[in-house]
Amino acid sequence: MSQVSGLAGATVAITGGTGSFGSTMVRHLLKEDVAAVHVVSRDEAKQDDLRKSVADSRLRLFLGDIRDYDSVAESFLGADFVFHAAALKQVPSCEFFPEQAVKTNVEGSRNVIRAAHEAGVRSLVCLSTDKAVYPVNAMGMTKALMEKTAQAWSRNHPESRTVVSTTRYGNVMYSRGSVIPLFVSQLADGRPLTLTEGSMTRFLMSLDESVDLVLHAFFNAQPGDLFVRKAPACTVEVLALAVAKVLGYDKPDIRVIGTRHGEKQHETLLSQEERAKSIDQGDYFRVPLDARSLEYELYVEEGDRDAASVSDYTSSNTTQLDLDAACDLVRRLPQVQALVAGSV
Ligand SMILES: O=c1ccn([C@@H]2O[C@H](COP(=O)(O)OP(=O)(O)O[C@H]3O[C@H](CO)[C@@H](O)[C@H](O)[C@H]3O)[C@@H](O)[C@H]2O)c(=O)[nH]1
Repeated sequence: MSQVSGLAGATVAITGGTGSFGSTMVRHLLKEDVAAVHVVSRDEAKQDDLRKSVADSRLRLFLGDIRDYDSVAESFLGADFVFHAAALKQVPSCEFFPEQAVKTNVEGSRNVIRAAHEAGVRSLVCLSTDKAVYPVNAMGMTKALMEKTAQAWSRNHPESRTVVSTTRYGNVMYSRGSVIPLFVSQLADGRPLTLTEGSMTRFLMSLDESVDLVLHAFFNAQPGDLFVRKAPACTVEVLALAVAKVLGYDKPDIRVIGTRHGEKQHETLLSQEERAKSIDQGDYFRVPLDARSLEYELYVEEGDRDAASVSDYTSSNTTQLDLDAACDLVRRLPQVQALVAGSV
């Protein structure tokens, strides 16, 4: 994590800093020589938990909501970098309350961008998801609109000193409410593993890898860039068997429950069009901003000759993990290591 040295002495603000992703970022930053980490989030109990578990005077907690511009603006005062992780991210809740997803994921993100600009922040990274590509559910649709908002803002404000970029992720292993902790608790309770559809695939990445991508974006982004981290994938059946095997269950009971409402069989990290214009940066793809202005003929009369020769970057055409490779990934998760060691 060499890039963090560039954050020495800096103040970093994190929206949604008590979530799985945000709090991992908080811990990484505090291990380095940052001057302060500002967390803005809604839940005072989670803030208190974070305060106690981190116990570091450089952590400053701001109670607020990204829907409320003033609360965001206050927490960004003095910040050099902002990581925007606050979101409504559960697929089912966004399906039932799509207007709430619009308020947080779209309008709230717009507040974050404006407040970062007003505070003179150097770099703002907005967290997005593969579900924003060809979205089929309200969570993905509103995240897609967040991306468009970030890009349009960059296009329309070349004078701003704030570089706004977006990072798009696949599934982060062991994040709160996700399938791996669910499988772990099902095994512990002696219940069958509930599989939606065994052949469904998902990109997999660890929280540490996701932090790397944010740091990469902080220091390498041009205004309006989108970054994607290359990631392997596996079927949910392989994932379930891997979790069971690593925890010592060779033949787990499995119950197939079927695809859930709003779910895709495979996820896409880059559309064909994005992939055609992406720049390969080793572990990452960088998709530069389409900086064309409102000249419609450039959109509708000039095509991209390369676009048809590449395909989407999906969880079914990336590197596929077999059971052994999936076990290796699962074994590396700190929460799984703690379980195996019997310390939880
Ligand atoms: O009982 C279950 C629950 C889930 N799954 C499957 O496991 C995979 C992962 O599911 P889950 O961990 O719930 O994640 P997703 O629904 O894919 O969504 C997560 O991953 C996204 C990135 O794709 C993030 O944006 C979301 O916030 C996050 O909830 C999916 O194929 C599910 O169908 C099962 O097989 N059995």
